Amino acid sequence: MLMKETPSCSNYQHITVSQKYPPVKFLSEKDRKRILITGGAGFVGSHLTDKLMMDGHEVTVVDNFFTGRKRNVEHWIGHENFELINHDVVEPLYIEVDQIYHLASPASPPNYMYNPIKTLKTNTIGTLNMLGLAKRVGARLLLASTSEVYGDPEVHHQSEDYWGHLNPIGPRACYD
Ligand SMILES: O=c1ccn([C@@H]2O[C@H](COP(=O)(O)OP(=O)(O)O[C@H]3OC[C@@H](O)[C@H](O)[C@H]3O)[C@@H](O)[C@H]2O)c(=O)[nH]1
Repeated sequence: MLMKETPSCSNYQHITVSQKYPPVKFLSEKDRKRILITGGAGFVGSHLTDKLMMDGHEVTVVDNFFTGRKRNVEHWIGHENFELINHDVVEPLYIEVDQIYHLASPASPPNYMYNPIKTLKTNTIGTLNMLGLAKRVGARLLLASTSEVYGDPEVHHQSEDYWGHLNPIGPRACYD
């Protein structure tokens, strides 16, 4: 149950809004983590948000809505364990968290080629900002990379020790 206050002329009117959320497990304070998901309004991020919320964690989604949509996470808006922040990871972020899933990046070629310099900034400065945050608060960070880091690979599947076959001045270079 959510109480909302809406201004009506000179005084405030109390409206009670019934809000149903997907079922959420209860976790004790010891087990409950504060988790930041950058790009959390995107495809991968919003499904990860659902999983971690339903597991009982506190989830903060940070997204600049370049390709992600608020509707992907709207079913959590107002839940006490959930926060949605409209923020570009290229700017520093000062919050307290235990874990960071860094997924904020334009993921498909038309999107990452739309503004290659901005893509470069997101994937460098944005990642640097998240690493800085992780270091400052002692959080663990997971960076969702891309198969593009292998360029046009000569071997399939690529193992962890394969260095790739990259064109640093090619059209995909801003994302590699
Ligand atoms: O500068 C940016 C660019 C993008 N984003 C957000 O990042 C999210 C990316 O999600 P998309 O649905 O476009 O893409 P995906 O979920 O498929 O990408 C996922 O897999 C591939 C990885 O390279 C991506 O980092 C990961 O998010 C979007 O919500 C988008 O708005 C930012 O928050 N900041």
